[in-house]
Amino acid sequence: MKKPPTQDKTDIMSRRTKQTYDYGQKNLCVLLDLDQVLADFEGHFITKFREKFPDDRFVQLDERKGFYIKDQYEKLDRNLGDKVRAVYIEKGFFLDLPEIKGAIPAAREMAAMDGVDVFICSSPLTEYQNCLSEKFEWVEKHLGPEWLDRIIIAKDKTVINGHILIDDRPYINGSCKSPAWKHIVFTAHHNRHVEGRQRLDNWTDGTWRDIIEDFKKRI
Ligand SMILES: Nc1ccn([C@H]2C[C@H](O)[C@@H](COP(=O)(O)O)O2)c(=O)n1
Ligand SMILES: [Mg+2]
Repeated sequence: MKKPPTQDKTDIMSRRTKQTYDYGQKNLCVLLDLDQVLADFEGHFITKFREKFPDDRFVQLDERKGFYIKDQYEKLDRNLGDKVRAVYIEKGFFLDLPEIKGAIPAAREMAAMDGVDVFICSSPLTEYQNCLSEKFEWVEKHLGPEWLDRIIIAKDKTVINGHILIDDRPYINGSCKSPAWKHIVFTAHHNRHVEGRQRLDNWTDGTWRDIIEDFKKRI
């Protein structure tokens, strides 16, 4: 009789082998940020902020400037900072983030490309209590359990190894002054004023494939 498939140690090992962590083989290692690259942090924030504080002023997406939403709201009204924080530390906020259009099929296709390894590289809030577990749940829900092995949580992304980091945060600083990766800025309202950077504007027009193919030739 045929044995039913099992999720034993052998399965996990073969999955790992397929991912080829041996960079001697020169696989391109792509780090994908989560918030505002795969998951719509900014759009969901406005929805939730307006639900929770309908009488307060808010910043329209096309008026967003600067990475931290909190900083911009505090400039509008110094009492808004705590309200901003209250929105994204609430249970369920990170789990309910909608997908950025086209991100999930693109991530899957990228991970299936020959000679490409894809990891998700995300910074947690210091108030990690909901955020941290919900990032894992989000990845499992949208990409599947096999992607849980590909999550890298790092407050300091400069110490992470990889060839490309696709990230909406325009300036990524940390203890390593020359990170291994080349930063591709994923376009978001808050970073569109930043000039002179290699960008990926969306996941839908197929340009991500050109970037990946180009980097594959360079490594
Ligand atoms: N406008 C923003 C964007 C992000 N954050 C926080 C919330 C996230 O957990 C973290 C994500 O950073 P990433 O890995 O996407 O660079 O940063 C925020 O507070 N305000
Ligand atoms: Mg981000």
